[in-house]
Amino acid sequence: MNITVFCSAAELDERYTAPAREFAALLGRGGHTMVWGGSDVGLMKVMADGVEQAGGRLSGVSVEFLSHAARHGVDEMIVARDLAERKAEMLARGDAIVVMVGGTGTMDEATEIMELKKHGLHDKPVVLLNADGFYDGLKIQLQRMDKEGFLHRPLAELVYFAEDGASALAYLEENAPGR
Ligand SMILES: CC(C)=CCNc1ncnc2c1ncn2[C@@H]1O[C@H](COP(=O)(O)O)[C@@H](O)[C@H]1O
Repeated sequence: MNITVFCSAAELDERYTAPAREFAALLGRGGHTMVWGGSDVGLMKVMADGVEQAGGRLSGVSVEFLSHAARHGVDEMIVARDLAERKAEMLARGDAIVVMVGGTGTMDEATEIMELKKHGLHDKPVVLLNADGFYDGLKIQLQRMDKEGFLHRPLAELVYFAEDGASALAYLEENAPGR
């Protein structure tokens, strides 16, 4: 399966790198391809190292203004013109989407993926991998949107909150179409 992963470009501590290494190993051992932002920094690098070491494939989607930081020696690397084109490419190339811990870049990607799903413009499974409870606050906010009628589709159809990599992958394997 091609699994698109959005995650932080920052250098993070063990609370976040350990779950990332665990998830990356599961992806690699499962023979999956990780589609990711292509940079060799921060959690993106932790994920790429882990997937590669465990025998998975890497498909990067970099962007012109960050292409100097792109990882070398991967199975595939394309360079999008801008962030909008890159998000569209990353969505198109994945059978399923995983959002890991991240900052504003990851938040931008996560909300666009959910918004497109809300409008029926894709129907790929989306998982928020809630390492160390990082997304507990977002979950509360989204549950309020759901309960008060803001979402137009049940929250459970838009995103699945996984507490660890194993349950994230199990959900994707059950729900990704046409693998
Ligand atoms: C040192 C250097 C030039 C780093 C390169 N930095 C980046 N490289 C690739 N994608 C990025 C970078 N910064 C943000 N992004 C995009 O935004 C997300 C991460 O942003 P953030 O760290 O969560 O807010 C990633 O999923 C990625 O798609």
